[in-house]
Amino acid sequence: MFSVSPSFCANCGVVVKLSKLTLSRTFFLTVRNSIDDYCPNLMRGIDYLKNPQFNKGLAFTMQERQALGIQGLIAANYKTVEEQIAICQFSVDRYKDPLNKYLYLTELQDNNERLFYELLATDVQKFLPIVYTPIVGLACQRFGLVYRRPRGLFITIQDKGRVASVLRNWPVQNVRAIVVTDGERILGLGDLGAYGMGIPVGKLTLYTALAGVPPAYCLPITLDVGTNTQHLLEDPMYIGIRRKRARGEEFDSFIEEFMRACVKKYGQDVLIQFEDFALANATRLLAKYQKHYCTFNDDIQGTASVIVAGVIAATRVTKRKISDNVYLFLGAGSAGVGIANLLVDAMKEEGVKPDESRKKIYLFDVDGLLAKKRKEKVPIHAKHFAKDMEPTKNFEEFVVKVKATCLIGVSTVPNTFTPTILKQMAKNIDRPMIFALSNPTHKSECTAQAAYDHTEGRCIFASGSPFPPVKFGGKKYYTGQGNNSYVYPGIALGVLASFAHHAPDPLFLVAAKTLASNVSDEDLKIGRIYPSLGDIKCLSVKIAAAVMEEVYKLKLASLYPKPKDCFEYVLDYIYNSSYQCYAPELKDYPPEESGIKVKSIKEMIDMYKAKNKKK
Ligand SMILES: NC(=O)C1=CN([C@@H]2O[C@H](COP(=O)(O)OP(=O)(O)OC[C@H]3O[C@@H](n4cnc5c(N)ncnc54)[C@H](O)[C@@H]3O)[C@@H](O)[C@H]2O)C=CC1
Ligand SMILES: CC(=O)C(=O)O
Ligand SMILES: [Mg+2]
Repeated sequence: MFSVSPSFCANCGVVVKLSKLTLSRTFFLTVRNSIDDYCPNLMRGIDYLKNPQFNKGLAFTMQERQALGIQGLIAANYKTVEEQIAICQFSVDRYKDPLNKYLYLTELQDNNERLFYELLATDVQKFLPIVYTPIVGLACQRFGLVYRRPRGLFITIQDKGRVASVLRNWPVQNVRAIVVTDGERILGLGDLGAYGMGIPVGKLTLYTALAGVPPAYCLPITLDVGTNTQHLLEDPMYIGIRRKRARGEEFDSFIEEFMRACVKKYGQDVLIQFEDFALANATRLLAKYQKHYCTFNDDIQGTASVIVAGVIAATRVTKRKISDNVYLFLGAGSAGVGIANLLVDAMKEEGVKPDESRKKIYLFDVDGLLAKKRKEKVPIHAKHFAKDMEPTKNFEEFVVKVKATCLIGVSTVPNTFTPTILKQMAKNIDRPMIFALSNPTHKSECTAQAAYDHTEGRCIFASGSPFPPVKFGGKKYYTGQGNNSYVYPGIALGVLASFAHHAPDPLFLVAAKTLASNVSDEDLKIGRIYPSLGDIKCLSVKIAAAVMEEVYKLKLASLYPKPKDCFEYVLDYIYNSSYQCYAPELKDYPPEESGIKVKSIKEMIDMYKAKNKKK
């Protein structure tokens, strides 16, 4: 029971000495009053309620309330986590306005992090659309209203020359993953400037909710370099700097300083995920930094991985190989060309040479077909897909001309997969693939229902944001979400767990294959080419383990010796959102219970409703 061994403070990394009690580290941190030497940053009393990592609300046991000095600071009643979850579920359901649901969950995350993640885990399908697309899109558009308590770091172009010192202000030392945006292409909503912060916050929430990356490892960053959206510059609620976007050398040297500062502060294996940069910067920055930092671009590589996974899974329905298809893209930006490139890699594994596979892939952008002879320049990142064909802007005619079998929409323009186009797809092939990937929902190239209606129910459909079940021919179909959220949390987990120092393209192909191999026959039967979200954490661990294997194969790991079993290793690594125990049981207190015995969460809510009705 007594010892004087040194230990590290989990809170600030300072070495502290245990002088009397040898208990679990968490407990040690909580009983600072009973030890002689302690970390100066240790918390007391009310701090436990204010710190979302430690707060348990009414789930603090009586002995914890005593030991931590919080007795009386919270109401007397004790609630189990199940009861707390029930109250949260009930509260979320009470809000009709989706933005209020988002706000409720954000506040919960800011108050009681573990309860937030426990709640999300009860129904990922239900909560994902709130903390992520589509509702996060709405939250970004109204971020001036949503913005309350700091979550994530804003580094502005005015901080140039001082980026490292701003980074030092982040209170957590052991950051391992950063999601960064400059807010210029937020989903399909365009340039939202500093309002884009909702995206790195949402993306990192999914690191934890879908893959169990410890939240303390995660740092959301918005690089506020201005905005070119006039109405934001004039918006009195706008939270960013009011200037036009920095471009050219000013922008590039700022990013360079940022990248260097991150590595200096958090080490060479800090993972930096680029998110929602506009096309001109996204591909350029990826090319510039990919080989020098542990970095990836989610819109380019993550999206590619999830769509290639969908295409692989669909081969089981269509009985066509990946290389048997004719791919036609609407949109040739970050996502479009990222997907096209990974399709080429996937076809290589079927024995098709890149020059041959590129012939099966056609891309349109805002200026029409990527054709060598067209008058508008073919963007440099997509040059290798430009065709020796007559230029055209007529997408509809082109669907007929090349007999497309797979349509991929990444254009940000809604309803561009018209009924005529969808009908033509059904004429081209018995099981056409339709990916309407633009986010949020109202930007989708077509709805799930439209895709089924206009292809006689024969299509294989996936969308970037979720659609309700489709009714067709007396049957219900549950279409899947072709969204990078299926893979990037698992990929990140694998990279972090192996302490990889780079995150190159092969990791994304491995993730695609792992995801595809986890699609069950039942999924396919109900119209889904992605697995159920119910199993997403397990899936992320599988993806992470496969990514780890690839990391070792490519000699990119820093963790040695290599774990014997990567799956087991990752399982051990992930965050457990259950409440921690901060104090042992006290004999002289009655056992914790809320006082009213309920058998289930539903029973508790029914009781609450019945009581309120009577009033
Ligand atoms: N489902 C998912 O996981 C993902 C979805 N996306 C969505 O895809 C969309 C595009 O994203 P990025 O490729 O990063 O954007 P981007 O800005 O890099 O590319 C957009 C492309 O669409 C083209 N385009 C614009 N208007 C068009 C029109 N009327 N007709 C044909 N092409 C047109 C542009 O020329 C450009 O090639 C966004 O809505 C985004 O939310 C992006 C990444 C992941
Ligand atoms: C899903 C995503 O990353 C996007 O729409 O940008
Ligand atoms: Mg994105």
